[in-house]
Amino acid sequence: MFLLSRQHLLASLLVFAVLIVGASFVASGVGVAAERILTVFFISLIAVVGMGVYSGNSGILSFGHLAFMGIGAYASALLTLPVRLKQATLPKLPDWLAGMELNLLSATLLALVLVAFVAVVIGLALGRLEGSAATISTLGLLIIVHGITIGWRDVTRGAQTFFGVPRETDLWWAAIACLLALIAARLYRDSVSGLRLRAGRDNAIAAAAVGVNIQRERLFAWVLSAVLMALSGALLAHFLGAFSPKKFFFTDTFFLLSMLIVGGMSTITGAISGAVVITLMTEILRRLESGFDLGLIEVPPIFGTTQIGIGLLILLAMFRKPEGLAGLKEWEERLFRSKQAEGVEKADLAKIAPDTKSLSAENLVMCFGGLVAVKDVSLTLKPGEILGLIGPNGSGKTTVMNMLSGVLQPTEGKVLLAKDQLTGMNSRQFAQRGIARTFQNIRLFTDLSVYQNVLVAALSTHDGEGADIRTKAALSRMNILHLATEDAGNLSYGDQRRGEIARALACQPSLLFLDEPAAGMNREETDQLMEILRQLSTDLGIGILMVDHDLKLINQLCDRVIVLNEGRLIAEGLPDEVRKEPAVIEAYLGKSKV
Ligand SMILES: Nc1ncnc2c1ncn2[C@@H]1O[C@H](COP(=O)(O)OP(=O)(O)OP(=O)(O)O)[C@@H](O)[C@H]1O
Repeated sequence: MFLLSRQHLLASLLVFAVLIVGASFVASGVGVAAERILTVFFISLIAVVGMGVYSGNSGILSFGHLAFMGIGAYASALLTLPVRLKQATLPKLPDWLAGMELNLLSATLLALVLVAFVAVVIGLALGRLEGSAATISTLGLLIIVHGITIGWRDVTRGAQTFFGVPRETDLWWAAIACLLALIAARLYRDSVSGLRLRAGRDNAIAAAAVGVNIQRERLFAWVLSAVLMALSGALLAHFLGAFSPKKFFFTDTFFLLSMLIVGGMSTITGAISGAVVITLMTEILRRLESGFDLGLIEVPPIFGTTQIGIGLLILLAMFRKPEGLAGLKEWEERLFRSKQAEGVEKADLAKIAPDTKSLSAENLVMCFGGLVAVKDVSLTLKPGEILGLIGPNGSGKTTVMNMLSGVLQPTEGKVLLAKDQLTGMNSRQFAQRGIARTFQNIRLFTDLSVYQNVLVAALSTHDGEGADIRTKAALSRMNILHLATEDAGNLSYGDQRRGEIARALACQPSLLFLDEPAAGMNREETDQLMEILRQLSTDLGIGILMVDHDLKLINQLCDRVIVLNEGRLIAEGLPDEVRKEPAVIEAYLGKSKV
């Protein structure tokens, strides 16, 4: 499912087509050299866009994508190489491969299928890793595939040049493939999967807590990006006619990554800008590399001028524009405001069914190394009830909430929804079962709009049914529908807190956990929030568990309160009763009165 508005889609497709077709006509009019440069540019752009599909959307930089390009090149070349040449140069090829001689299109398609398969296998393992561990693993992939290519001499000719590949890639083949790659990458970026992955890039914990399966989305992007790399590799092999394993190793990884970094990883606009800048710079520096005459001074040849120049450009980009030339938005997103958030439906979130189950926790214990942060805490929360969880700083409130929402696995004890065991499940599974939450340290997806923040949650729960309506209803409930098109990272503190609650509400939860929802709000904002929360409970029947230090809020809003001190539950009951308990006065406020 694609979330791109028709206006954005048409604008981007039109510009891709005009740029590619226009440049191809100009280059073919200028001469063979220009045609060659543009063909290589298109092939490189497919690879840059391919890398961007994974790295840009997931936030995990990959050094290994050239491996897929290499596999695509060798696989397609082996399928198109003339049979007689295979017999002469690769006599030990298996019979079925030795006798096969396909055209470029069929060979490329088969190479893409092979690479997709390899990418699934590798991606399943890689998906378990986060951040720099994942990045380093992709480097391992590059080195392993390079090693196999060199070692598998009977098939690849080892470190020697693999030659005789029919030179069938011309400017127009490259142009068509590039156009398809750009369209695929643009559609992916604003697909349901792309949006979920970008949410996970901004904040993986929050994405999981609204039902996003980040590993699955990463795998999908990984495979799509590998297929685009293979397409680039197949075209390159049939453009060059001869190549060796080093074509798919560090040097080209550096060039392609520099395009992505300089242009900006997150957008197709960035991939195109980076590819244009680095290609132009390479062409200029290559001419200067062999030395030049400045009239009075003769500059001698300086080996490595191109790499040094590009390295400097990367440094400059990191200092001046760390998000790349294009930034975080596509050009058409900057130009035309999204209309997705318009057209408010007269709809509200559905009322919780009367037979909705209660959540109970039995004898929860949480140890962090030697520290026992929570000791034997039991509690229940019913739909329609507002339960306050209070206690001094460090008493274990957030830790309890983390265990009740699957963010942390208890060291001991159980979490049950009616009689169903939730212990051992992750936060995504909790969200799927109707338990949504906000965080003490706001965890919005800062690079997405407010609407997209909430939409991700709606799309990832209840099978995405009525996602748009749920999104708008949640935004209306929190009085922030007018901020829908703003970037979430630009909101005021209070609006960010409301945005987080709206995102949790879009999951259509039966139970809602709020960790210090009024922190940073002034009195008036806190009172408004109190009114909204009361209505959520009475109108919709949502059960609310709330941690807060604002005792006025807790006393006025909560039906019941439980108090923790040093990880232990020390009191439980009606707010008026609890505040009079000596243990609470002693532990929570010293000797003064609550
Ligand atoms: N991931 C962690 N690793 C180690 N210790 C932790 C971790 N999370 C919490 N703790 C410790 O557990 C104890 C309880 O922390 P927790 O954040 O649950 O308290 P809290 O009542 O929510 O505090 P506050 O009101 O300040 O938010 C504290 O001593 C804290 O330092």
